[in-house]
Amino acid sequence: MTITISRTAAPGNGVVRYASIGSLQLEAGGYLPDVTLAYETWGTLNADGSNAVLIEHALTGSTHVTRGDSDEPGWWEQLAGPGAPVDTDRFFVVSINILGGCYGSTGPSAEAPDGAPWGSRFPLVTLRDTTAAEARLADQLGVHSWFAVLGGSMGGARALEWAVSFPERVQRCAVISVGAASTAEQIAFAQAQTLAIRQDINFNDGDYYGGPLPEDGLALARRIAHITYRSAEELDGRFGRSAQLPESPLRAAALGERGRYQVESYLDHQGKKLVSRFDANSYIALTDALMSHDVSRGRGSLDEALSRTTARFFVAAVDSDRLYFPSQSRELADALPGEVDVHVIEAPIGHDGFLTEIGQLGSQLRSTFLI
Ligand SMILES: CC(=O)SCCNC(=O)CCNC(=O)[C@H](O)C(C)(C)COP(=O)(O)OP(=O)(O)OC[C@H]1O[C@@H](n2cnc3c(N)ncnc32)[C@H](O)[C@@H]1OP(=O)(O)O
Ligand SMILES: N[C@@H](CCO)C(=O)O
Repeated sequence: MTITISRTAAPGNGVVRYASIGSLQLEAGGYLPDVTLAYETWGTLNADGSNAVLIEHALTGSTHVTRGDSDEPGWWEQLAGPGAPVDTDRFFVVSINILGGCYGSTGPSAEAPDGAPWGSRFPLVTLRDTTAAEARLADQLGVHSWFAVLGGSMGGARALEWAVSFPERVQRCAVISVGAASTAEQIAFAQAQTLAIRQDINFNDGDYYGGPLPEDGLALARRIAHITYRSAEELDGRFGRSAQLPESPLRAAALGERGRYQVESYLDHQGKKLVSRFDANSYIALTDALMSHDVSRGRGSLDEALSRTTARFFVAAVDSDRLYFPSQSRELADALPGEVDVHVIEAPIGHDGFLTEIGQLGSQLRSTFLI
């Protein structure tokens, strides 16, 4: 698929478009012969190309950051839009579905050259590969240097990789709710999730397209992940030991049936919701990509790796995050060149605070970063 993109016009704010970016030789040795990236834009690129902002989505996110001309709300609706901190009246905002994803970019569910889905044949993609692919799309869009690249969680890891891989192309970089590398604990949580999918009876080594889908495995993966996205205090305050009405776990147990606690019902719901919108192989591919996150791999020490960047950094963490600890954001900030503060998002919710606490995050970004 080839598309022609006008240098300055932004047809269809918030509408998905597709770009063919050619073949990719991947860091881990794999090869993708014909890569498509799905993306959305909002606003208009200046004649001198100086107002481009890239927003990188997290693990299961899509290109749809904010609604624009479409009716569908975006996942960072209050953060980006006309008059918002990432002001689409001022900036040309771009969001790209990550390579390996299932929102339009080449991924395991896409057609391989033989016309069948890639499935088990989809190669290992690292976050560095995804950044290299996005740089090709930036070229096509006429963006030679981003005014800012920002993202939370895996989106923050993608932003950081951009700033280090292409220092001359990133003027500002916001790394929210993620550290410089995936830690052993983060890899451990991730492995439990991918194994849940791989052990689904329908997984068939990843070649399940056209047959029953590994939905139970994907839903279990999401449950495991979602627990890490929320703090113990939030889950306890919200659900406690309450039973999901009309069942009572104790009464049901007395009857020889097992009812559900509210928190179980909640996690069941989160699992079902993800299954309705996400491909299991993409979940594995992107989780593997996130496991690969290590901005200093092959670049010496962390300080040496980060010394390549010339961007101005914004680092933020949610104080109750138990997946990406604020101390990991502190370590990143300390290793970055110059004095970099860690902006603390105060919220009891945990990791997902980067998605829910837009008021705090937006005002911090507006006053210290997007200026
Ligand atoms: C940035 C990115 O790229 S990721 C893309 C955006 N992220 C996602 O979509 C991830 C999935 N969503 C989420 O993680 C969250 O919904 C957030 C972070 C966006 C918002 O969090 P919150 O506002 O706290 O919503 P929460 O996670 O509690 O979910 C509420 C849902 O749980 C349901 N729920 C609440 N209690 C229960 C219960 N006892 N039993 C069953 N369901 C329940 C609600 O009905 C609601 O359902 P709905 O989403 O279908 O309307
Ligand atoms: N809820 C987010 C959190 C991951 O950081 C997602 O699903 O992508």
